[in-house]
Order: sequence, then structure tokens, then C-alpha cells
Amino acid sequence: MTAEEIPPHTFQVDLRGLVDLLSHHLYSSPRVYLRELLQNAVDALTARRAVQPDAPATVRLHASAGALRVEDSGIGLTEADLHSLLATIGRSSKRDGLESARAEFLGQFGIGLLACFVVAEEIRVVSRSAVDTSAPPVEWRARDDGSYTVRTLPAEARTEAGTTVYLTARAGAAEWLAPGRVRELARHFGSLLPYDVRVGDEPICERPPVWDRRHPSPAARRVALAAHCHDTFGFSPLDSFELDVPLAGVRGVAHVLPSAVSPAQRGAHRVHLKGMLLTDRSDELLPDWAFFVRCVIDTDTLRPTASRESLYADETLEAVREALGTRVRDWLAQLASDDQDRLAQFLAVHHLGVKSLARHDTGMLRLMLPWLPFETTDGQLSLEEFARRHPVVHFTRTVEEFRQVAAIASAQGVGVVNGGYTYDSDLVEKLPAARPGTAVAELDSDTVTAHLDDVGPDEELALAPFLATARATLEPLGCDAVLRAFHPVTVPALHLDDRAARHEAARAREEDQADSLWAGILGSLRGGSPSRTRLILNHLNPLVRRMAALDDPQLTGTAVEALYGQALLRAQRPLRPADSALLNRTFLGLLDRAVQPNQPEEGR
Ligand SMILES: Nc1ncnc2c1ncn2[C@@H]1O[C@H](COP(=O)(O)OP(=O)(O)OP(=O)(O)O)[C@@H](O)[C@H]1O
Repeated sequence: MTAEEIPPHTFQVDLRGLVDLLSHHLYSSPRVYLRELLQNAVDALTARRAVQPDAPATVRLHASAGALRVEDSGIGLTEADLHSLLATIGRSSKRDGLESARAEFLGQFGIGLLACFVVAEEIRVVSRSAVDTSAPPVEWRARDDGSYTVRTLPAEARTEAGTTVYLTARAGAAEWLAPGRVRELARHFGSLLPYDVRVGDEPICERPPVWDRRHPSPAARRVALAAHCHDTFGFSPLDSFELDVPLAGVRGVAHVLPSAVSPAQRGAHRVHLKGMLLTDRSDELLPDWAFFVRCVIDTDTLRPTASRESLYADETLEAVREALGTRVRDWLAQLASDDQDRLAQFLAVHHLGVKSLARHDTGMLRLMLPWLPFETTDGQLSLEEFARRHPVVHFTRTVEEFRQVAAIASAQGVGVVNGGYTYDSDLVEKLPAARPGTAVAELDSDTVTAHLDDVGPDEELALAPFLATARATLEPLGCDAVLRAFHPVTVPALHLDDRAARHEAARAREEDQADSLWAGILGSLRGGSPSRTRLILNHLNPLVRRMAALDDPQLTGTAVEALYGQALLRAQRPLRPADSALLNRTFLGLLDRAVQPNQPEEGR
């Protein structure tokens, strides 16, 4: 028994479902309907010019209450075209040709006209072919329920070749077809189109684009670019420079932001495709590190996605991104050689971006070495200057370490760079690659302690009781007391910890603040011999010497606690509850001592 033959079926499309899909999911706003109309008109002009180079090339938009008319002098359509192209969703005349011919057009997906249903309940197209001159004008009338009619019109209904699209607004969408709105949208999307496009009588194109205009002087050019930036992005740029990547068919301009932005904030660049604005929110056009510029470009090589609101991620986009990145980099190099005032201005705002770039780009690091600011024991300095002053570039990995050791190290003539800020230690470590011959070494608290002078054995012995009191006082705080001689003499005590001790301190802090379950878990993490912090008492400091000579152990204890508290504050450490309590206690204890009435002398 053979299976019964079932004839093949064709998909039915529910247009209302499709329009809903387009309006709510594909396009970001109903306003794109106008872009699709402009784009179809422009493609029709391009197609006609390809066969009739001298043909007129105009687009006219006329808006009036709830209705819009878009008239082009393009290639036009025959009755057969209407059936096969307009009535078949997904069919496009622009995909039929060779790849090279296709590249001339903006559309390709065959869904653009549907976008009009987002704002219109009826679309009427009246067209006359420029190719088949004997063909009569034809009319296609489609409703949003998916029904359409086609009829032939008398020759006088349209004498010229070309197409007119009429939209009738759907309920609630009339505002999208209002004259003011149409003018605004036409300017927004079409200002760089290479044809004569008008709303009513008003031209909307501003050709040539600002980057292709001639200016009487570089200064005039700068002013014009700044004005363009202000109009387009709403800020006055720190600088503007041209983008020109002929191989990728890209022309445009980049404006440098005048204030700092987070590197995480993605760029919002404006991308025009053959003049038509594709998106004003492109974040994939430039490498991430170039977050300090905003671009406007016109290209004929990049491809849009179906929503036409972002770029298709392919090798071309990759190549364009790289080429534009190189251009931004060249601009920086040029500033470094020709306009150092402006470079300083730029770096004051955007040094983070440049540092991030220099991490992966030794050439850029080399170029920027004299300019990028770093915090060092010699003050705010470039690495170039710092390396010139110090035979070894010592650096710390954290801001905390820098705070602990900076004063001590510099008193000993050891220069230190604070590598604790974003990217800084990476850059210091890259220094030998960018500046051959430079020695770089990490400095940590152990290295510093090793550089501090021991106190002689006799003195150490003599001070043993004082040290014993100091150790007993600091024991409950998990801190050792050590006596050393170091400069500057004005620093009485140093609070030092290594990373393990800091980790342990953080754990202990958590444990203090945690509820009992957490405290149990955190407590079980405690290592066998917890790392301890150290209070290095400076034997050269007069106050410490006087303390060592006290014969009142209670006062010695309070004084040692006070030094501990002061050293913590100096290192800008987070205070544990026990540390805050200690600070209060010692402050009040010392105050109490200070305000004691003089003991009456015996016998008086
Ligand atoms: N103004 C016009 N003049 C001549 N032909 C037109 C016009 N508007 C539309 N067409 C024809 O209708 C076809 C379908 O248009 P539609 O806007 O739906 O898709 P598309 O422009 O081809 O592609 P996309 O979806 O990428 O915009 C076009 O390929 C074109 O052949």
C-alpha cells in the first residue's frame, strides 16, 4: 500500500503578527519607517542612474494631517515587479544581481516596506518603470491585514518614471506622519544622502559632510568641526580629527570628549551607510580602549543587520575597527610631537584610557612615557623622568603598601612608584620593554624592613624592659613590636604588614562582624600560626627615646598603644573595632595624665 500523496503547502503569513514582531522586537522605534522609505527611494535612484546616468535624481516628501507622500524619480516598477517584489515578504530586487551590484544598495532583506505598517494602516504605491517605458503606471494598495490589490492606471496618472508611496496613519500613530516630525526624521536619517532630498521645498541634505568641506585655515576647520560636534553630540570637543580609511571606504570625524568617562561606558558612534544614518548608538566601531572619542563616519563597506540599527559583525567590521584604532593612536602620537599643551590637557582627563592602551602596546607606552603621570615618592611624575632620577624603579603593587613605605623609602633615597592605581603596576613592569636598560623591582614591606638599621646589641639589651612592655601591650592586637633606627627621625613608628598578614586581618575583621555561623566558618579558616603585623619603633625618634626611659610601665603601655594607633592612621588602614576602642582608650588615658593636678609636694 503506498502512502497517499499530500500536495505541498505554502506558509501563510499573518501580517499583523509580523508587524508586531517588527515593531516590538526588530526596530527600536516606529521612527525607522521613514528611514526605510528614504532608503527605498535612494536605492531606486541608484538603480536608475546605473542604467540612465543623466536621469533626474530627486526625492520629495509631503506630510499633511495623518498622511505622507514620498515621491522619487527612481527606477520605478512594472506590474510584474509589484507582484513579485512588493507582495512577497523577504523578496528583494537588490539581492538578485552580482555581489558588486548589490553593494550599491542600502536594502537587501526585502522587509523594509513592512516597517511602514508600524505607523500606517494602508500603503499605496503608484509607480512607473524607467526601464520598460511602454509599461503603464501601476498601483499597489496594501492593508495591514495582509490583503493587497494591484491595478493598472491610465498613462496620464503618472507621466514620469519613478515611484510615489502614500501612507495613511493608523489610529494613534498620526504624530509620526506630522510635518514637523517628518522633517526632523528626514534630517536625522538623511542629512548626508548624496541626492536632492526635500521635505516640501526644504532641502534636508547637508553635503558635503563637514569633514569633506574646504576651510580657509586650519583654525577655521577646527571651529567648524567643534560646531559639528556640538550640534551632533551636545559637547564641545577637546579636539577633533579626521578619519579616513580608503581601503575600508570609511570617511568621517572623531571628536574627543572634554570630560572623563568610565572606561566601561561604551561609545555611541554615528554610522552612516552611503549617507544614510544607520545608527547613532554604535558601540562596536572602535576598540574598547578608545572610549574617549565619539565618531561620525560614512562608509560603503560595512553591512547592517536586518534591524539596520547595528553593524554586522564580520571581518570587515574587524578591519575597520582596527584601522580606526590606528588612526586614534596616530592622532595621539601627533599630539605628543606637535601640540604638547593639548596633549597635557587630554591626559589630564583621559590618562586612564591611554594607560589601558599602553598596557598592550609597547610603542604607545614608549611614546607616552614622558607624559603619563604616576604617583611617586618624588611627587607626581612621568616614568621617563622617574627612571632618569633613580637607577632602579621600585614600585608597590598596592596603594596601602605605598603609603606604608613611601616616606621611609624616600628618606633612604629609594624612589618608589605607587603601582596601586588602575594599570600602573602593569605599566611599570612593562617599562624595560619600552625603555631598554631600565631596572624595575617590586618593593614590599619585608624589603623595607631589611633596609632599616638594627639597633646595636648593647642598646637592645638596655631597652629590653621597654620592648617587653611594648610587646605585651601589642600582643592582644596580633602585632609584634620591633626596634630599629631609621629616617626620617620625625616618624616615631611604622605599622607594617605583609600580604599574608593583611589577608588574615581582613579575615579577622569579617569574623568580628559575622554572625555565629559565619564566624565559625571563618574561624576555621584561621591558619596554624597567623601572620602578624609589626610595629617598628624608631630608635632615632626623640619621643620613642623618652618613652624608653620611662619607669612607669602603665604609662609606657598607653604610650605604645598611642604610637600603634597613630601608625595605623598614618598608613590609612581600615580600623578594626578593637583598634577604634584602643584609640579612644589611649587618647583619654593620655588626656587624663595631662590634666592631673600637680601632686602636692610632701611636707607642705
Ligand atoms: N521606491 C521604490 N522604487 C522602486 N522599487 C522599490 C521601491 N520601494 C521598494 N521597491 C522594491 O521593493 C522591494 C522590496 O522592498 P523592501 O523595502 O521591502 O525591501 P528591500 O529594500 O529590498 O530590503 P530591506 O528589507 O533590506 O530594506 C525592493 O527590493 C525594491 O525592488
